[in-house]
Amino acid sequence: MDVEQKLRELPDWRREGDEIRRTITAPDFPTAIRVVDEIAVEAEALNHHPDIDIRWRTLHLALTTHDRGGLTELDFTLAARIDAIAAKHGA
Ligand SMILES: C[C@H](O)[C@H](O)[C@H]1CNC2=NC(N)=NC(=O)C2=N1
Repeated sequence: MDVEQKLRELPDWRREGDEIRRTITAPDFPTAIRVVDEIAVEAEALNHHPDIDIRWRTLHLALTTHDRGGLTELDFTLAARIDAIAAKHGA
């Protein structure tokens, strides 16, 4: 997998070591929690779970595949789904 190419397709994500990270700022706290709730549905569907740090209406997300010791397609699949959820909520 070409990580650099994947990152070009997901400009809101940046690589930090073995992870990709993005920050989402929602319009308000309840919306931020709804975004987390919808991410949880996708995470369960993929059996792939982000680290999520909730700070009022700002979410810090990190993805990696611990099982494989680094980034895999699953990280980028979930990242794209997270982007769609964020966009839907104006975040
Ligand atoms: C046993 C279970 O399949 C694993 O723990 C899964 C669950 N969700 C996961 N999520 C993420 N982000 N990385 C993993 O390696 C991972 N592993």
